[in-house]
Amino acid sequence: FGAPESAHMFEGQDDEQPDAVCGRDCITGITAGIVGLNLRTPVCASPEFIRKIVLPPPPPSAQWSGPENCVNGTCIFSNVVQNGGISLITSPQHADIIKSYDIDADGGAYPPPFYTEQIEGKGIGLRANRSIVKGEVLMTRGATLIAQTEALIEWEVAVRDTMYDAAMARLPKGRRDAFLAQMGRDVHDKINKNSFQFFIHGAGEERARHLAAYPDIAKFNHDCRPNVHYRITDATITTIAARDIQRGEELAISYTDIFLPSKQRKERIQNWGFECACALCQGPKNETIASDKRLRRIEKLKADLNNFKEIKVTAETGAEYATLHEEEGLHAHLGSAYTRAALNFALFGDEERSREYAWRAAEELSIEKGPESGDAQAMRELAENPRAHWTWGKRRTLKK
Ligand SMILES: C[S@@+](CC[C@H](N)C(=O)[O-])C[C@H]1O[C@@H](n2cnc3c(N)ncnc32)[C@H](O)[C@@H]1O
Repeated sequence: FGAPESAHMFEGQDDEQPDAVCGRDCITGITAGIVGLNLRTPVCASPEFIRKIVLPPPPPSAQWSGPENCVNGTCIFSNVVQNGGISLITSPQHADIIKSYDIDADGGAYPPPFYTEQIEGKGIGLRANRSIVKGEVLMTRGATLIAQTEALIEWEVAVRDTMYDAAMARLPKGRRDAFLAQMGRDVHDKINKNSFQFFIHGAGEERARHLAAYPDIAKFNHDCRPNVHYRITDATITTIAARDIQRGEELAISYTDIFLPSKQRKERIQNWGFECACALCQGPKNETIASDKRLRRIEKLKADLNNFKEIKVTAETGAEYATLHEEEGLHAHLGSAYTRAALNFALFGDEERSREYAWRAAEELSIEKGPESGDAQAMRELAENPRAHWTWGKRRTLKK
């Protein structure tokens, strides 16, 4: 047994001669070797069975089920292999786009530079177990559940809950358990309290808004001055250290717009259903007042820097704008601050300072949006040759 021809035959070449001893329907030594079996005598099996064990399984992207359970054009789609299991509640058009995504399986720093623990006043959270360097990727995760927001809003509760049940039933047990372990009374409440909003472009903007569940990422608590930045690309979420982090610090992201003044931030957080217990919100009143003052100045300078009808700024205004971001601890937003500073120096024809801030912007944007992002690339181009940039000297000319 074990002639090479027999192995060849099992790879689907039906025109070959049957094996002399037990015909086509057997596994012999060589084929057994391919699939890791140690056989002395042939084992008879159907060609179907043999194909299944000899040929590699179809890729995860081919293993989608659905549309099922459709209600007004929104259906359930699921894949138990992709990313360890994912369910979608969306339209067939949006599902097709999600299916084309290269959803990343679990990744990030290993071993994880953090542990889970109860954090006073916040429930569970993540804490650094070693010092973490700015720019380190902490976790990448693919979504467990993606749901079209408009559908969830429009449906009656009973319909919505039936769809949730169907979506949950199609997840492998481990993925379902991780989803259900999130904070919240029921599936709807868990989605509300833990999901991330993102937009699926390419199937009309009207119903592009979706919510995605990433149970591991939902363990990050909120902080108004977060040390962790996140971005969602093609349904994969990436969390990155926004600054150097010391061992023992809590790792936190922001759930809301961190440029809002403290009162409005607190109101938004209350709409999420909790009182913010972050250091800034719980800190001394004078720090909140100083922070609000910086935020107002940032807003004013932003409007001035964006004003191209009249010149209300000097070459240094962009640098002041960036410094305020640093002082305010807006680490996850330094990319856009340095970008504005670099462009403003270019507008005033200051080559050296434009280069300096463009490099800083490129570095920050590589962290915030990814090294290959268009924004990071644009800043690298500006840094290489400010004089060739379309902004070069434009404000200087206007001033004259
Ligand atoms: C996405 S979960 C984060 C993980 C959560 N702490 C847990 O125990 O599962 C969001 C919930 O965590 C709590 N939380 C997050 N950030 C907080 C903060 N800054 N202050 C107080 N509670 C917070 C709130 O109860 C909020 O609804």
